[in-house]
Amino acid sequence: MSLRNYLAWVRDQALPFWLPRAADAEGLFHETLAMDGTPQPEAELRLRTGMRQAYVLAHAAELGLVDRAPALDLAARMMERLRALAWAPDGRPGWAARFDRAGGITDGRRDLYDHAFALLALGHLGRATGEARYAAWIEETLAVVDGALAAPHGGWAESDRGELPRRQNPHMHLFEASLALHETTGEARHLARAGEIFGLLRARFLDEEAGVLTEFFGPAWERSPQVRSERLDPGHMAEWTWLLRRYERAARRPVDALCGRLFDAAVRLGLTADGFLVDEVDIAGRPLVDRRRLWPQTEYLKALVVQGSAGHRPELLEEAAALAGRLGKTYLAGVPAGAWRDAFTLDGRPSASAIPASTLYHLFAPVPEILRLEAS
Ligand SMILES: O=P(O)(O)OC[C@H]1O[C@@H](O)[C@@H](O)[C@@H](O)[C@@H]1O
Repeated sequence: MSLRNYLAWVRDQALPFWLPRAADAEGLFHETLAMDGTPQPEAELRLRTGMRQAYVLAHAAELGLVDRAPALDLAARMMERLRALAWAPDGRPGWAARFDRAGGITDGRRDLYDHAFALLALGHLGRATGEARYAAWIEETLAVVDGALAAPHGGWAESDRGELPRRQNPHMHLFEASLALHETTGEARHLARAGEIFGLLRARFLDEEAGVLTEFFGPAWERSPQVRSERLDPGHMAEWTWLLRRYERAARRPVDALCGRLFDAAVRLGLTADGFLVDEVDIAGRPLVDRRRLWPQTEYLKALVVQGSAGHRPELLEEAAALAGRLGKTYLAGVPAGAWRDAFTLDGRPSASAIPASTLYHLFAPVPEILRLEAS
């Protein structure tokens, strides 16, 4: 599958498959579909999934990949429902993390990762619709991040309960959201926040000696066996590579060396013989789980595209097309057109029993990069 065909798959199959299945009649999103594509009854809904769905619809509408009016209408209804259900359900500002379909809050934590995805969705909805209320909701969300989630030693807390370990992952998504807010509003303060997180990446998240990205830390960002800092995610190293290239465009900061190291580490530690990234490995590249989900593969795809185009390395763009081909034959095969298998074991057996909605965001994310490559 060429990159153009991957883009066509997202536009002509995945988005049309998902649009009628994204939400119920009230605009409340579905968390998972059965393998035949019918929405499954779920015990809990995660705020992050609803926010990811609203983001994809808004951004796809902006890019002209879906019919603009119905997609934006659906995204706005989904956001409206999320706001009614999950914003300050207990009177305190902030988005609740999990709830059930009847509107009961099952997890009232204000979670950093979730707030990052709220910002991503609100930024794109605000730009796509031009409606001022989204700007107000962004301010309220940022106030929670900087208030209830403030933390010592740099960065933010995992949630308003301050759990351990502290993780780089929600900071990576706050970096993504900050870049999106800068792109959608043009305001310098969002780029400044991204700059702060860039500083954390270099000072805390990167293990300079081992040349890898650490995931789990103690309260003052120390690495330790207690929080199992040895667990590494190659998919996140690829994800940072993509994000750093976006930061480079916005901030005009040099990122070549950093991207090279992160990308090489992802491939060195995580790539299997059949050309996919393992979910979790140790420092020697030994798999810690018998699983490779779909999302690390789409992170790898984006990293190949941005590294191939930034470094003028056609072999990486060829590998990106080859990876898209492998995805087409495995993760995207044997399911209704536009759907996906979310996980495989390391010996290549499909292991997902349902289709998680949360992965649409990952499948969509390479598209803006492919469009940029085509336009260059
Ligand atoms: O498990 P879901 O919600 O589909 O998320 C899938 C993955 O998304 C990535 O961007 C990372 O943040 C991972 O840590 C996360 O596991």
